[in-house]
Formats: sequence, C-alpha cells, structure tokens
Amino acid sequence: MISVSGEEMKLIDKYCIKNLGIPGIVLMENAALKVLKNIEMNKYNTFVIVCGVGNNGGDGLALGRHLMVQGKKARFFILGNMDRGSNDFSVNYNIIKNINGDIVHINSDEELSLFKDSIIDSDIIIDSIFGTGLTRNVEGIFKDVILSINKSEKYVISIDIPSGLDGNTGKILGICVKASKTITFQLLKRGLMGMEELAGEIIVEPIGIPDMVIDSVLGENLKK
Ligand SMILES: NC(=O)C1=CN([C@@H]2O[C@H](COP(=O)(O)OP(=O)(O)OC[C@H]3O[C@@H](n4cnc5c(N)ncnc54)[C@H](O)[C@@H]3O)[C@@H](O)[C@H]2O)[C@H](O)CC1
Ligand SMILES: [K+]
Repeated sequence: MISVSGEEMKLIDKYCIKNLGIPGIVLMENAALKVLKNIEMNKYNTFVIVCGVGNNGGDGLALGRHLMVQGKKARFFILGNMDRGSNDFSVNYNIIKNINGDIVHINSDEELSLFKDSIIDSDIIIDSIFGTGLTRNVEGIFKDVILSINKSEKYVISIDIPSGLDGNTGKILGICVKASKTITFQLLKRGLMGMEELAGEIIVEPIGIPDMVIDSVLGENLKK
C-alpha cells in the first residue's frame, strides 16, 4: 500500500483544488461521510466532537452535522483561535451555528471542566483536533484536553491522524490521542504505519481524489 507524508498529502490536496477545480469543501464533505460510514450508529447516541480550527476540525464539524441530521446528540468543543480558522473550517462552523448546534469554545478552566463532564456523559468521542497540519509540540489547553480524552477510556475515533501524532514521522509531539479507530483519507500517512497501538484500527478511505493527481504529485516527488 502506498504511504505518503503529510506534505505530499497537502500537495495532492492543493493539486485537486487548484488544477482540477475540486473545491476543498467537497473533499471535506467526502471525508466526513467516510467517517460517518465507519461509525456503528446503533451503538452510539451521544457524541462529543473535539475540533481544532484547521481543516481537521472542519471534518469533525461536517461529520457532526450529519450526526445531528440523523437525530444524534452532538456537542462540539472548539480548541484554538477562531481568527485563525481555515476557510473550510469556517464554512462548516457557520452551518453548525445556523442549525443551532451545541458549541463550546474551550478557553478557560471552567470550559475544560465542562468538557470533562461532557465526555463522562458521552458514548463516543470524535478527535478532530489536528491532522496533517500539526507543526509543533502539543501544549497548554490542547494537552489538557487530550489528557482528559485519554483518561476517559471512552471509545475514540480519530479523524485522519490521532491528534498529537506527527503524520510524517510517527513521533508523538508532546502528547497524543489514544484512538480506538482512525479513519485516514485517501492514502496511508507514513506516520501511521505500525501505530495501531495508538491509532487503533486504521482504515484508509478514499475521498474522491482521482489517481491522476496522486500519480502526478507522487510521480513528481519520486523524480526529485
Ligand atoms: N486531501 C486530504 O487529505 C484532505 C484532508 N482534509 C483534512 O485536513 C487536515 C489538514 O488540515 P490543516 O488545516 O492543514 O491542518 P490541521 O487541521 O491538521 O491543523 C492545523 C491547525 O492546528 C494548528 N496547530 C498545529 N500544531 C499545533 C499545536 N501543536 N498546538 C496548537 N495548534 C496547532 C495550526 O495553527 C492550524 O490552525 C487533514 O488532516 C484532514 O483531516 C480535508 O478536510 C479534506 C481533504
Ligand atoms: K485528528
């Protein structure tokens, strides 16, 4: 099976959007539906969805919208500076606001303890904090949240990559979510290889990226 670095995945993403005209929001929606497909819906009713403000977070918001539409209880916890939200994250954030979604921004100890209480009452946690955009060690409130997720021993699904794991090297950057299942998009990220201990069951799901893009980007990189 082909494996890619986070950087290569971003180049593939960019090629799709810039050269083929497939909007990123379409890839994000496809990604969300592929995570939905891998959730045993009859088992879970109350979801806690933890979102960063990048596209990984956007995936979680889009997934949560589909869960809400299917009658599931979803509470969204947002981590990070909203002013730095990616465009596609913001599109899905606004939709959740418009459908009166239950959103909590974790900026204080008070909201952190609300988060801890919510995960105790939940059936399942969705980890959409960081994906291939993780750039440095996880610290502060992000670390506290991941600690709480891991302490909860709840069933956890990580979107694309367990948050805190470097998608290129497989290194843990400070702390990492311990997932029960990880749904990674289109191609296996190199950092996930052999990481079932942390990522749980790893499922690679295509999200509609044509092979010609992968051949062209990876072919280019192989030539370098
Ligand atoms: N083709 C595809 O594979 C698709 C992937 N999708 C999803 O997009 C993410 C990658 O999104 P990106 O916006 O590049 O980055 P992240 O969301 O992973 O995170 C970036 C976000 O987090 C901040 N950040 C980074 N490191 C830290 C840190 N240590 N502490 C705090 N904050 C940090 C950074 O500043 C950004 O704000 C990919 O994984 C997929 O889930 C698309 O949705 C669909 C196509
Ligand atoms: K994640």
